[in-house]
Amino acid sequence: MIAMDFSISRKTIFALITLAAISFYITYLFSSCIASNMSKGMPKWRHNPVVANEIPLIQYSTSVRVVSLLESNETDISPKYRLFREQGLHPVRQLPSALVIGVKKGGTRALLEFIRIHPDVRAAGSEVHFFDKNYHRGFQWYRSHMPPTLEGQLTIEKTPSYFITKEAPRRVQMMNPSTKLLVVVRDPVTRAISDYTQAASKKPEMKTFEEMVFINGTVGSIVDTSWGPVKLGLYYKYLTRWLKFFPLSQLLFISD
Ligand SMILES: Nc1ncnc2c1ncn2[C@@H]1O[C@H](COP(=O)(O)OS(=O)(=O)O)[C@@H](OP(=O)(O)O)[C@H]1O
Repeated sequence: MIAMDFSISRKTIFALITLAAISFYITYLFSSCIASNMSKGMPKWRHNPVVANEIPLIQYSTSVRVVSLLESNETDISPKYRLFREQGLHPVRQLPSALVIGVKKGGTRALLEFIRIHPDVRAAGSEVHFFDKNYHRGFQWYRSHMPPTLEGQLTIEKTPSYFITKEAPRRVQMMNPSTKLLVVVRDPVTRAISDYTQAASKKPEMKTFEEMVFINGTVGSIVDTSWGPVKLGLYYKYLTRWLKFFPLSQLLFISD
């Protein structure tokens, strides 16, 4: 009895395997037929996917544009200046002809705000940091950050870190050797305190001014001239660099 049951079971298994093989073959034929019909309706590129580095360069190449450094004929199309255009006036963005190059915490913001009250002066709203951090973006980028001006108006920008940036004098000279440079100077001690106070307000765990300003933090010992806020007050050191590229007559010093 047991032997007979076993023989039936083997036959059933054989039949099931055969059935499964046949159904697998039919499914395969059916799906490959659908796939071939779908691919007939698809555009050719689907068969030849483009690998990123094989994209024909000609599609993306750009022509070289010569950027005018001193002025542009590009009209500002902003609706804000519609009234000007209606009057035949065309405000254009120009590279600055004067820069407030420093010094940090010297009162540079106040100076810029006073100067820009004059109707013939227009200033970039915020520090553009072109000659230190953004030089790689190019003069076209720099000019796009300037306010549109009318003929006769002067463009001015202030970024106090230009004064201590090693490459800045050469870069500014390359833009325009007649650039006027404004330097607000302040007593180096009060300037250093102002600089420190600003940094400490952002970092409450910072050491005290006295601990930072003296070598080894010993009050009354030698002043650490390598400490940023003190070092920046050594105006002559940075000024020497600027004077290699600009005559003194192009620099204006403002104090107090
Ligand atoms: N009119 C005027 N005269 C003199 N000093 C003035 C003036 N206006 C602002 N200040 C003081 O200048 C300090 C800020 O300087 P900056 O605008 O150059 O700062 S920054 O470098 O742009 O962060 C900052 O100094 P502290 O207050 O000592 O931090 C300002 O108070």
